[in-house]
Amino acid sequence: MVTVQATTAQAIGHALELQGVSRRFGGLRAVQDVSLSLAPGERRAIIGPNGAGKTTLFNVIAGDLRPTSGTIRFYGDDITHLPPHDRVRRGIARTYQTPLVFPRLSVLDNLYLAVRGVRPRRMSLRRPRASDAEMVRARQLAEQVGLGDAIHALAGALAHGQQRQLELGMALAADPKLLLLDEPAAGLSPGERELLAGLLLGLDPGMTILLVEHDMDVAFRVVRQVTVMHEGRVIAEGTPEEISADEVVQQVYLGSRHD
Ligand SMILES: Nc1ncnc2c1ncn2[C@@H]1O[C@H](COP(=O)(O)OP(=O)(O)OP(=O)(O)O)[C@@H](O)[C@H]1O
Repeated sequence: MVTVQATTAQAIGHALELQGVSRRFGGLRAVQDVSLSLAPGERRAIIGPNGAGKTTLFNVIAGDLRPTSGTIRFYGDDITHLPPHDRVRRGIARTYQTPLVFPRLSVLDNLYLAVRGVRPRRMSLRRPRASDAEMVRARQLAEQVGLGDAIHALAGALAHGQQRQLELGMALAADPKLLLLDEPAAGLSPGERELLAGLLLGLDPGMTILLVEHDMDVAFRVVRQVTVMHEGRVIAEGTPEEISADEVVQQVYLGSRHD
């Protein structure tokens, strides 16, 4: 029995494992032969200059794009060809560069729907009561992402930073094992970035987080590992301190940004 457990633990040692993942758009190699692995609970950022292939790789991991070649494993299972909703069911949640919320619904209703969406039950025509377990969970999520005082506000009327908080809450409704964040700090004010970094640092330490981010301040505060991409390839991996001190990364990243 001990042997079986040990073997299983070894086999599923990585929360996420990419082997030789590539994605072409016609003749353009947007992602080239990328291999990386995340341990359970690891927090990692993918950074790189414009056009490096970060978003393409992110979409391949989320299942919104098919890789041209390569393998993606999630806790040991090959998910390379699974559609996005099957990945969600397995515990992968994602956010988008532009927050995806229902603008005409309240914060609470958005969260409630997210909770219902991930725990489908038989359909009911009655109005949900605030005591329903899903509604209680929705309120908890609102508190968790700092929107406890805004539950009745329309999502479309929220400030951009609050919409990001709401989208984070909606992603958390799935109790994901892997949270994929697509430029979570994009368009946020310094104060909103601070708030976001605090929220991300406060998440369950067992949750694996992979984020694509331009904002080094937020990314380097929240993650322990950084993967740097350039022209579709991984050119460096290391801690934020190692990456900050890497001259090649500085040249490639900063040089490209000033093109
Ligand atoms: N759907 C698509 N069709 C054709 N080319 C694409 C498509 N999506 C991305 N590309 C190209 O693939 C390359 C990588 O783009 P990608 O958006 O993944 O880079 P990125 O690192 O996320 O850049 P940014 O930081 O600017 O968002 C770019 O040359 C881009 O023009």
